[in-house]
Amino acid sequence: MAPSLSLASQFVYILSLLPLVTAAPIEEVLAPRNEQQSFSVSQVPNPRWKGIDGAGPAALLRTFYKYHAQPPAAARKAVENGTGTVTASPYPAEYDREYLSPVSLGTPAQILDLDFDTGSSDLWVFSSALPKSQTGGQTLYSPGNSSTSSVLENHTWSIRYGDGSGSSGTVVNELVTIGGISARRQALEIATQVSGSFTQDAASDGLLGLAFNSINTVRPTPQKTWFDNVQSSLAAPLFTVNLKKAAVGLYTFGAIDSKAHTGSIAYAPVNTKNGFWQFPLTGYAVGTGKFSNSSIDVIADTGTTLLMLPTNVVDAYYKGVKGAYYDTEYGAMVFPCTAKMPDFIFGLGSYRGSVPGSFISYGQINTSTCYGGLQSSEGLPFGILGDILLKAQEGNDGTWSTFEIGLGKP
Ligand SMILES: C[C@@H](SC(=N)N)c1ccc(Cl)cc1
Repeated sequence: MAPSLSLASQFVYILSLLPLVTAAPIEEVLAPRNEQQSFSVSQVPNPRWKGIDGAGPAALLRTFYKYHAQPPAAARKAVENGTGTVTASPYPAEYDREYLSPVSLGTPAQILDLDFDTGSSDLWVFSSALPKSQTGGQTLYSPGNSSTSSVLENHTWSIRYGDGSGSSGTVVNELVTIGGISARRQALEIATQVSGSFTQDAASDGLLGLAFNSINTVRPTPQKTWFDNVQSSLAAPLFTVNLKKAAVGLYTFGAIDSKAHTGSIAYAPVNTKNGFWQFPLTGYAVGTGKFSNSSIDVIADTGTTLLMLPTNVVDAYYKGVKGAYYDTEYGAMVFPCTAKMPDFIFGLGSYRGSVPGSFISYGQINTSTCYGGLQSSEGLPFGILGDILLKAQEGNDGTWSTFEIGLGKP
């Protein structure tokens, strides 16, 4: 969405995805849209819901993308309607550290698996221009093998991410297609240097930024994101993100699938001043504790694994975790892996979402100690709603519904 639009035109919204057929009663609390209120919905997991992982649109698309085959006509038909869908596969499966999606580059198509990142705005790929010592099994994009690639002369880029990783290089204009939706002259940033953590991550062939153009690092002229370039070809200037724990999720561009969710949608106005999908949470609760009303500025960030919130919120959460402490060696909250983890409840307008406590036990640092999926955002101008929250599911007893976050102008 072009950042020049007024703040009021950008929204983040949470769609509560319930099964296509649900016996769950939906109680809606609606507020007049024009007051930019959030619509809220309370939902009850449907006892008959068995989930679609392994089947449904994600698996269908994944199969076709896996063999670089054309999805069936019905999936292609969506494209004619200005919508496109692509899978989001977690890696490594047991940690959901990142989610990778197939992207078609150039002519003939070179398919790379990219980490879609709503927390940055550069589209960069591993390339044949990298020193071999900086590659580690990734698929390399080769501009010389594409008839639609043209050098963007005298332009370079260089990016540093929050975890200290980074990359840099040169730029071409190229045909970039996601879920059948194409940007014909997309600025594609060719890596000629990457940091060690990218070299060691064989699964990711690069990143695709979905934040706002204002933080693109190409110089002397910053370039537009793929989403900004394709917007005029979309049925609606938005995309939705449905990440899942240890299962294949979806990015959908151009539409909110009304068949895939029931109940109303919660909205929040986006502040684009920092170039991110930034908006206020309206409070939080720990487990079954009292909801604390407080405005907490956050960004929706698919490119960050964890959930990062102000220290007072993090302290309130871990106060409920027996044996939790701040480990100075890791610079993070840790706790006994046997601890009972309370759910984390967040407010978006009057909507209340929950992150299962089990999601906040992120991984073991030794045989008995686990690392927190919720950490402090101390020093940042905002909290970060990373994958731990975005993949949240409710009713983890085999029946569940998921959150889908929408970004753009509904
Ligand atoms: C905005 C993200 S980085 C990204 N998603 N590309 C971020 C910034 C700073 C810290 Cl400390 C951690 C994460």
